[in-house]
Amino acid sequence: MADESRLPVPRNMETNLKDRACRVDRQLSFARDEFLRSGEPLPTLVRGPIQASWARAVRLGLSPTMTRPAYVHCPAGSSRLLRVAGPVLARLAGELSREPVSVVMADSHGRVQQRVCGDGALVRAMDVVFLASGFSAAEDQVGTNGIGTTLEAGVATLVTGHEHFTDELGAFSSGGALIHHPVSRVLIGAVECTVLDRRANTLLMAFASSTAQRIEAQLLEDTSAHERALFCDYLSACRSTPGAVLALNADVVMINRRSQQLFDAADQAALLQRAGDVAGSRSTDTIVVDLPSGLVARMEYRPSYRNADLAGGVVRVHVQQGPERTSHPSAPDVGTSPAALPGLVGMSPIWRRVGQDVSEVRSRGEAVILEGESGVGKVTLARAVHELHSPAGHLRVLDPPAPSDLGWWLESAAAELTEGGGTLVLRDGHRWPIEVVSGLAKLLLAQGADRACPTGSWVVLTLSDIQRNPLVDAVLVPCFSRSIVVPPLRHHIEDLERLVPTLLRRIVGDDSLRLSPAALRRLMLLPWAGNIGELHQVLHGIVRYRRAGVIATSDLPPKCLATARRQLTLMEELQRDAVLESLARHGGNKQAAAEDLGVSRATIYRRIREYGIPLASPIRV
Ligand SMILES: Nc1ncnc2c1ncn2[C@@H]1O[C@H](COP(=O)(O)OP(=O)(O)OP(=O)(O)O)[C@@H](O)[C@H]1O
Repeated sequence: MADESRLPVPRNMETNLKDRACRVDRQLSFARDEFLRSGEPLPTLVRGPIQASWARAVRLGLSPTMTRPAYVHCPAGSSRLLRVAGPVLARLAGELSREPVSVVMADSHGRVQQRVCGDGALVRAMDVVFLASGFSAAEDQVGTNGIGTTLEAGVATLVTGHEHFTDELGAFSSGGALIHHPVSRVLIGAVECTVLDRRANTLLMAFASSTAQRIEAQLLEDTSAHERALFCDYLSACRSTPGAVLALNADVVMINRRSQQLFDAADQAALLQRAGDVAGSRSTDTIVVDLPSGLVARMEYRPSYRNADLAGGVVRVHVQQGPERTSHPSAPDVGTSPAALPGLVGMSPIWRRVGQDVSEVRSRGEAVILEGESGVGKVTLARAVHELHSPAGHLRVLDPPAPSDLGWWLESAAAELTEGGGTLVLRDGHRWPIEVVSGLAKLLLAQGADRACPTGSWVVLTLSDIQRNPLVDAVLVPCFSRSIVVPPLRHHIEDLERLVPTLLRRIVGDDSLRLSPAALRRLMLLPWAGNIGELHQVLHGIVRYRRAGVIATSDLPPKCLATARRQLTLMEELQRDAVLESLARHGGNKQAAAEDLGVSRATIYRRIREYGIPLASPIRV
C-alpha cells in the first residue's frame, strides 16, 4: 500500500492550506495587537490558554518586544536532568539531523538545559531569540511560548505564530510537554519541539510528549540505581552508629527509629531542613544546630555516590547539649553574649564570632568595612562595639547624603574624623554618589585612617555584599585594612528566639506581647531575605492588630506562612503572594484560585509545594 504521507498534495489544495494558515495568523496578529492596545482578548480568535497566558504576561509587566532573558550557564552534566536526558536527546539529534525541527529541554524553572537541532537556519533563528542553552524561556521572562506556557499552565501546550507574546517569537511554532519525576511525579522540566513556521501543527505536541516519556523512562532507571546506592550508605551508617541517622536526596528521605526517639517532631523538621541545605554538597561537612526544643545537635554530613554521581547524603546526628535556654519572652537583650556587646542580641556561635572579630578590630583602632545583606545588623554591631570600647565617646552615623547635601555631608565627615575619640559609622557606601566616594577617599587618606587610626576615631563603613558599587570597590575599599562579613539571619536563625522578645519589647514598650512556640517555629523556617530589619517590620505589622497576649501562628502575615526552602527571587515572591492572596480570597479553594490566576490546578499545587504555602493554616490577607 502506498504511504499516504508521501503522496503529492494537489497544487491547488496546497495553496488553499497555505492561504488558510496565513489568514489565521493574520487574524491572530490583529487579535494580539488589539489585546495589547485595549487589554481585552478577542475570544473568538484566541484560544483560552493563550488568552490566560497573555493576561499573565501583562500582569507581570512584560514588554511585547523581546529583551534578553536571564542567563545561567549550565555546563554538561551539571544537573541530573541534563545528565540523564542527554543520551535520549543525542539519539534524537541523530534521528532529526536532516529535519527542520528542534528539540529544546528546560528545567522546571524554564531554564533551557539543552537544544538539539540539525538545521542551520533554524539554529540561527533560535539564537536570535535566545532560545538556547542557559537562557530562560520561563513565561515571566519571555511571555507566551512552548516551554514557559507549558510549565505555567501545567499541561502540554501548543503555541503557534502570533500566539507568542513577543513579536520576535511570532515566526515560530512549538509544542511543549511536561517532564515529571517518574516516582514522585514532581515536575522537573519541560521539552519543546519547535519549527520555524507559523502554522499550527499538533504533531509537534505529539512529538514533544513522546520525547518527554522517553526522558521519564530513562529517569526511572537512573532513580532506582541512585536510591539503592543511598540506601546502602544509610544502612551502613545505621549499623555503625548507635544514634540518629538521616539520609536524603531530592526525592527521598530516610530517618531511623533512634532519630524519632531522640527528637520531637519540630526538632526532626529542623534537622531535616538543615540536612536539606547541605545535601547537594560533594564534600563532608559538620554543622552545629540549635533545635527548637533547646537541644544542640552536631550534624555530620557525608555525600553518597553512585559511581561518580551524587546520589544524596547521609547525616549522623549527635546531641551535644540538653535544653539550656529559657523561652521566656523577656530574655534580656543586654549582655547575653559572652562578648557582652551592649544592645546586641544573639548567642549563636556565628554571631558571637562576628561580634568578637569586630571588637578585636576596634581594640586595634583599625578602620573596618562591615559587609552584609540589608538589615543584618551592621550598624547595630558597630554601635554595640563602640558602646563597649568607648561608652563615653561620641558616635555619629552618617546615612547616604541627599544630592543637595553633598557639601554638608563631606564637611560633617571631615569634622568627625578630626575630632577623634569617637566612632564614625558611614552607612551604605554602595549607595553614595561619585563626589562623596572620591571626597571621602581623599579625607581618609589625608587623616591616615587607612591603617590604625592615629586620631583615635574609629571609622566603620557599611556595604551591601549584593549591590556592588565598582567605584567604591576601586577607590574606597583599599582605604580600609579589614573587611568583616556580617552573616544573614538565616545563618544564625537560632537567635530568633532571643531577637523576637527583644524587638517586641522595643515596639510595644513592655513585655505584654509574646510569641507562641508554634509561631516561633514557623518564623524559624523562613529565609528572611531582609534579615533582622525585615523581622522588625513583620513584628511591627502584627502589633498593629495585637498589642498584648500571645501571637499565634494565625496572627502571622501570609508571607510568613509560606516556607520556601530557598531564597525566592522578587518575581517568585510576587507569584507566591498572588497565590496566597487568591487562596485567601477563595477560602483556600485551589480550583477557584487557579481560575482566578488563569493557571491550572497543577500549577497552583506546584507553587504551593515550591513556595511552601501551608494548606491547613488559616490564611488571612
Ligand atoms: N543583634 C541585634 N540585636 C538586636 N537588634 C538588632 C540586631 N541586629 C539588628 N537589629 C535591629 O534590626 C534592625 C536593622 O539593623 P541595622 O540597621 O543595624 O542593619 P544594617 O545591616 O545596618 O541595615 P542596612 O543594610 O539597611 O543599613 C534595627 O532595627 C536593629 O535595631
